[in-house]
Amino acid sequence: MLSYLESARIDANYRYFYGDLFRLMLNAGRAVSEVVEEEFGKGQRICVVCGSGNNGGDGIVAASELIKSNSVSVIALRGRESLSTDMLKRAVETYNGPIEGPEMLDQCIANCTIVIDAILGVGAHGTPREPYASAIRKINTSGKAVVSIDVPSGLGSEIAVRPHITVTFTDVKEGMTGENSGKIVVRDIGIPRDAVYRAGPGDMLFYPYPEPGSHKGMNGTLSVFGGWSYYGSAVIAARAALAAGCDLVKVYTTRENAPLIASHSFEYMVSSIGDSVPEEAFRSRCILLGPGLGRDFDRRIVSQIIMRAQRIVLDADPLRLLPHLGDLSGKEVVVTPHASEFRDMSGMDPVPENAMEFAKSHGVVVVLKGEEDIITDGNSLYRCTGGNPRMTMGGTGDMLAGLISALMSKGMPALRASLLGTFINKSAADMCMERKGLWYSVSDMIGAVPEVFLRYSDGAKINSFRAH
Ligand SMILES: NC(=O)C1=CN([C@@H]2O[C@H](COP(=O)(O)OP(=O)(O)OC[C@H]3O[C@@H](n4cnc5c(N)ncnc54)[C@H](OP(=O)(O)O)[C@@H]3O)[C@@H](O)[C@H]2O)[C@H](O)CC1
Ligand SMILES: [K+]
Repeated sequence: MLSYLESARIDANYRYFYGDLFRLMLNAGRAVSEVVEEEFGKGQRICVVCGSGNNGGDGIVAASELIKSNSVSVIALRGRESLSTDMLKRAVETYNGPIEGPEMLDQCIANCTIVIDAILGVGAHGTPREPYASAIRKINTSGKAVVSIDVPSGLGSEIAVRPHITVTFTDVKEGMTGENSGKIVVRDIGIPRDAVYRAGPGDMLFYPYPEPGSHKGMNGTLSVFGGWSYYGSAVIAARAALAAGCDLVKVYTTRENAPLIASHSFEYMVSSIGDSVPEEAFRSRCILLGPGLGRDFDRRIVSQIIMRAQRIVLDADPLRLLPHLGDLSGKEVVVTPHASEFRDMSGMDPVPENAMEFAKSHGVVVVLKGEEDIITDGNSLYRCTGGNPRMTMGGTGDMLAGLISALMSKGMPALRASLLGTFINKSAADMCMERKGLWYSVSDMIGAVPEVFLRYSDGAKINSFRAH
């Protein structure tokens, strides 16, 4: 079962890794025409009702196949000129019949035996607006056989097509049932596994944008326990967390290192801890434990932090404690070992299958860092490619831990935060490499984080936020 957002994630990743989606649109349109002919036979009169997104494009491609053995009319509900994206223009080129405007809708529906609903797919938000709403009502009262493409248009809102058949792609979409979608036919349209199981720009879709009107602390609170031995690691993690959009970051460190860490930025807060952990630290939405802690940490305090935290990222030295802490499921835990840390904490070779086994048996998300990061929650195995050899410098792991914990502090679930965090980390490194070759620093990488967001996030979302 795919959510609309997961489906959009796969599309975005496909575009990024494999180029344009048009091949998929061709496959989607062909799949629809095959199902229509399998179900109803040839020689039908078919009315294809199209919106101006890619769902409409699938409809036009289906029309270009169906017209070979049926009588076909195509309606563009917002007029032919609305089919203006490159993908839609290419879809229109496949079809050599006329494309009518909305004024022909009534006649087209009246004359047909089958209506194909290509109005809205997984790119829809909320209740369909006009002219789609009226078209949906007309389709539903037409008495004709109705086939929806991918999802019934308007699914989940009060104005939705009620089809006899839905031809859906890759997997059933969230919310679809036999009652609201009719007979559900799932067709593979050739999406490679990698578009699903590789971190990419599609993971940006899950970034929680600040709600207009939200106030301080609603968009991330993070407690960083670190810098007890190596103060710079805590500075890097805290700065990376701020760059990823966390509202409030507080570093808990030793009395000696607190002033040093504070002197590096006025944007995070610093507190020194003694024999016990201040209660307020657990009020943060997420805890990051580990960067720069060193090997000689107080096991009692560190175990206490892990046991008390609900959402926690564990990095570096405290990872050694993990085998002694039992099952952590029930909490949201991410562990971020590199190869030798993984060996130490698990006693297993640092390979994807073992990362998966460890994640499953401990109820955690494992981010096994390397030339290719492995990300697993014990059920699914993802990888994050990209990055470059300069990432072997000290501090890139601290930065990754800061990014993942910041995303969790903003409410992202552990696995989603890990996918997006690894993608941002490697993309920041690659962006720095474009500019400075191998001679960039971790500070440069942190500086590149906002640009990574801007380059890869869904422009529409950013714009709609700006519009408020
Ligand atoms: N990988 C795949 O499975 C492929 C799927 N394909 C098909 O593409 C659609 C998704 O296409 P997309 O372009 O993202 O979105 P839609 O076609 O669903 O619609 C987007 C347009 O609709 C407008 N919109 C959104 N909500 C509403 C509403 N409530 N009322 C009216 N209009 C609405 C939206 O405009 P906005 O300005 O509001 O953003 C868009 O213009 C998928 O379902 C498949 O059918 C591809 O073929 C590729 C492979
Ligand atoms: K549809």
